[in-house]
Amino acid sequence: MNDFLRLLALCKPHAGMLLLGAFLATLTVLANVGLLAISGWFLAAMAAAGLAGVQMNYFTPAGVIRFLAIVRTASRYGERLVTHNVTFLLLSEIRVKVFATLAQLNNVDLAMSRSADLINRMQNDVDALDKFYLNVLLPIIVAIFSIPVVLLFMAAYNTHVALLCFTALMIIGVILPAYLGHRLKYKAEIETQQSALLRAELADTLKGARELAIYQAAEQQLEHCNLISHHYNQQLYQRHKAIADSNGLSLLVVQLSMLASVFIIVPIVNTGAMANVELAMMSLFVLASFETVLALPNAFIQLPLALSAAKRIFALEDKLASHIHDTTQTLTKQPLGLSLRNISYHYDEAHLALANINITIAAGEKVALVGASGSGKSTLVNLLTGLWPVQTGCAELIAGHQSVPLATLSNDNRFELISIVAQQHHIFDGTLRDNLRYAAPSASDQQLLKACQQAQLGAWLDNLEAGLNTRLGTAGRQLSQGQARRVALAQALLRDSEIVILDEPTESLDNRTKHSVINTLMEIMRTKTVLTITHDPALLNTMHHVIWLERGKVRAIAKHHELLAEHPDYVSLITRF
Ligand SMILES: Nc1ncnc2c1ncn2[C@@H]1O[C@H](COP(=O)(O)OP(=O)(O)OP(=O)(O)O)[C@@H](O)[C@H]1O
Repeated sequence: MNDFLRLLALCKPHAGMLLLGAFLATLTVLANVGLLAISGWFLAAMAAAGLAGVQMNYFTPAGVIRFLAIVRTASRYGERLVTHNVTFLLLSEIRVKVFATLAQLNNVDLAMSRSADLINRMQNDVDALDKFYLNVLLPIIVAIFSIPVVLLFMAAYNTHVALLCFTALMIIGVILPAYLGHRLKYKAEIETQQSALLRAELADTLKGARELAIYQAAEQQLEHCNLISHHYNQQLYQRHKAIADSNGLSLLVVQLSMLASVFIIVPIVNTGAMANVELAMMSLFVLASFETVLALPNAFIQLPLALSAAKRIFALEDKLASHIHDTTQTLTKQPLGLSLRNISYHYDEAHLALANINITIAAGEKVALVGASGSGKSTLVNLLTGLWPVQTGCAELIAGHQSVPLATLSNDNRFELISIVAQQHHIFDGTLRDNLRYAAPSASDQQLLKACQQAQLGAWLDNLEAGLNTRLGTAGRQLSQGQARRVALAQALLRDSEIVILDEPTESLDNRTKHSVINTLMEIMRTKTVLTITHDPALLNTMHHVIWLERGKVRAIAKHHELLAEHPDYVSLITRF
């Protein structure tokens, strides 16, 4: 119900257009009912007049029929125009909102989600909401307004037929939808989840096609996908069966009602209390009156689907709302240090990834982070940069004598002050210039070229015919790992942030390039605060000190040569890499 109300609230800004659409839809239904009833009467009256050889005024009923036909066509056209326009407007607004939510979600949530699932929420779940207004709200509003009008007119002719019709309308418009809604409520949720899972698995399969081929595991993976597809198809089958059942049942009720109305009216006509031409009118009137409710069973089949899609979209918004904190401070560019106090972090309850970490990096210091695989280096960097919110303890920036918790800074402000060159840095499918401009949108070509030179991309760039216009391919596939790493470095240099975090910046570089990169980095970042994950002795030697992590704890903080001298296991750790 909550999701239903939240969906209604989304429609609120367009209430005027939505009501206009509902009015036009109601008018279409009423014009159609009137058209059928009057046509029935007119045909019967003409036939009776012809048989009796009497004259009758056929201009007026023919005029009314034409008028109703025009009203029906015009209102149907207007209704389609208005309802679809407002629906697509709503969907585009919701899609923008979902995208904005995703953009603001912190990286922990994104890291824990499958990208195909997020795309699914952005695309399919949003598309599924078109059903909410068109297939759910509209038929309900039409039924509420048109049923009383139809029944009142019918009761004016015969109350028994009106009562019969009321009962049948309630069966098709209330009892059947309520039953279907109840029966399909949980199934819709499963169907939406299965559809999202299938897409995510297929996307994963395509991404991992090379590995599947190498391990000859493609068949096994396809079987796995087929199984999910089979479960999804079962859900689809059940929904479509419910639709077919409800259509069949509705049709049966309509036909039986028409037949019953004939049984009621014929004796009345026989007594002479009703003209015989009214028999045709009443039976067609009864038949047409069901147009007011025929869309309702489908509405209640679609409602759970729309609600389960809405639930997944609202879940993202709720997640964001639970993270939103007051960004009370703004720091200007200035020499900044970093500090972690009493930081512990766990991904699952069972074990701590970081335990009681206390680290201070003064402004301008160059610090290395070393540790075996799984010791918690990436987790620590993510907390230090505010990419992931802290669970216990405090992560702060130090500006002079002032300590500013990262959580009190906006994302934009934080990333203005801190640049990150991650190990798996994403390269967008665009030109080198496009990629560099993500980091510095207003940088001139000269600035871009200078950053490339500083990141030791100069020689490579000189050989590129298209220069900055060279396309880098999807996820930078046209680059070697070392080149991709240096493009990331050039981006960080363009940012000119006070704090620079580097994750294995010299990995995948040949010795000569490595030394050039280290020398240039140290020169350019003379005044910056630098934290780098590295096990490269050449880089470690240039650091003020080294933080050595072991199983989520700080084992030691000292200079590289001191650690080498005092800890044989540090020596074996460094030589292992
Ligand atoms: N998303 C995650 N979910 C659950 N556990 C995780 C997740 N990411 C990391 N961990 C666990 O947290 C611990 C620290 O991982 P982390 O990635 O920080 O180590 P690391 O030192 O950076 O490792 P590496 O050098 O291999 O990248 C490990 O035990 C790891 O298994």
